[in-house]
Amino acid sequence: MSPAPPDKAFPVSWDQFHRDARALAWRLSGSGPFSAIVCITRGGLVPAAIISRELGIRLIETVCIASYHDYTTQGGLHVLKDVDDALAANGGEGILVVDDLVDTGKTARVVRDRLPKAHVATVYAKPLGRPLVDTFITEVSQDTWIYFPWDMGYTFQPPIAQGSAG
Ligand SMILES: O=P(O)(O)OC[C@H]1O[C@H](OP(=O)(O)OP(=O)(O)O)[C@H](O)[C@@H]1O
Ligand SMILES: Nc1nc2[nH]cnc2c(=O)[nH]1
Ligand SMILES: [Mg+2]
Repeated sequence: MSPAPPDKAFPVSWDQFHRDARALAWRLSGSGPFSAIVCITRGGLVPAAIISRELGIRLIETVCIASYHDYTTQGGLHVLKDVDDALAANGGEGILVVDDLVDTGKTARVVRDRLPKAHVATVYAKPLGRPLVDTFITEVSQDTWIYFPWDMGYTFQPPIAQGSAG
């Protein structure tokens, strides 16, 4: 049986995610310039598209990492596809690494080891992973699970008075 998911839920709508990713782009516009984005799939694909548009960065590379299975359970980290060697030259200087969030920091650590001079940015951060990112927008507590719009659908909500969970 999977362990219980974190206590608190932080659901994010498409509108809110777009606003937060754009705010991240604003903040990043004071750093750089960046020659390319390396996005950590899959979660980094959406913020990378928004940041790419805002900052005019058209060279996008992926590093494909999977670690969470059954949603809230982290297993071993699998690098399914590494960064192109040419982009990793010079330790990734001038490269912007983008992901949706940092939680324990294990995913970001793998990419930092590969690109030690890159600038790492996430939209959301939890305390354990925060030291691994250079720029983020919103911090949530470690016992919060962030629900992204691409993982959700519209469902009926029972009234609070009938005991719906927050
Ligand atoms: O800081 P950590 O504890 O390592 O967790 C953060 C990572 O977990 C999620 O990815 P996941 O492995 O679930 O894959 P996905 O992006 O394909 O959904 C998220 O998108 C981050 O990449
Ligand atoms: N969607 C989602 N994926 C994660 N991976 C690690 N932490 C989280 C989280 O809070 N939400
Ligand atoms: Mg991910």
